Amino acid sequence: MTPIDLLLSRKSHNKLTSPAPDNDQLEILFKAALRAPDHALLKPARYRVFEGDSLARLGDYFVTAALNKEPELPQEKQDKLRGKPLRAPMVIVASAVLKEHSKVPEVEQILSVGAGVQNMLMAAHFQGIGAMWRTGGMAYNEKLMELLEFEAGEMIIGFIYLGTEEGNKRAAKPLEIEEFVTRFGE
Ligand SMILES: Cc1cc2nc3c(=O)[nH]c(=O)nc-3n(C[C@H](O)[C@H](O)[C@H](O)COP(=O)(O)O)c2cc1C
Repeated sequence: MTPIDLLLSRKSHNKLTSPAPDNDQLEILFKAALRAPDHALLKPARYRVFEGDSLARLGDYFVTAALNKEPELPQEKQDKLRGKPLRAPMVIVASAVLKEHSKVPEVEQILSVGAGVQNMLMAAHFQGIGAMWRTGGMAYNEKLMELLEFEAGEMIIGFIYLGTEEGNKRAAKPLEIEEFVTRFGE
């Protein structure tokens, strides 16, 4: 496959199993993420890696964070939430530390980390690693950020689920560009 074929065939994998990316593969994911454009080189990206036993800890954090917001959360919903990080053998919490800067508004810092996450997804795809970018309510829960020991001004950009694709070998959907593109000139 050419690099362009790879680029155009990326897709999300919602069913992921072991093995998780190994250390060499993971290093490539992070190097790719840190290749993202970064106005004024503010280095806003942070990545926290959960695998093995720590996935259950992340699930416990989810429940603690949800209960902090909604103390009467039914047990069934707590159990569902606790199991979410166990949907893959590795979850990376991608976040952005936002700084005040005269030329770089927060949105640009968020976009930079988003571009880094996309680079990470592509680097995963190139290495045959399944991945999915997720958010949901937990991405905006301040108690979770406290449990993850976030710095002031830090926000979650996504939970990146990584592992080995299980089932669902569907191809990426065909792309129609016309309705998204306006060309000026001849
Ligand atoms: C910032 C962001 C957050 C997302 N959060 C979720 C999510 O919580 N749950 C979900 O099913 N898909 C989520 N998605 C969408 C999937 O990652 C995926 O892109 C979508 O299902 C389309 O599939 P594809 O990537 O194979 O085209 C999110 C995407 C982005 C960019």
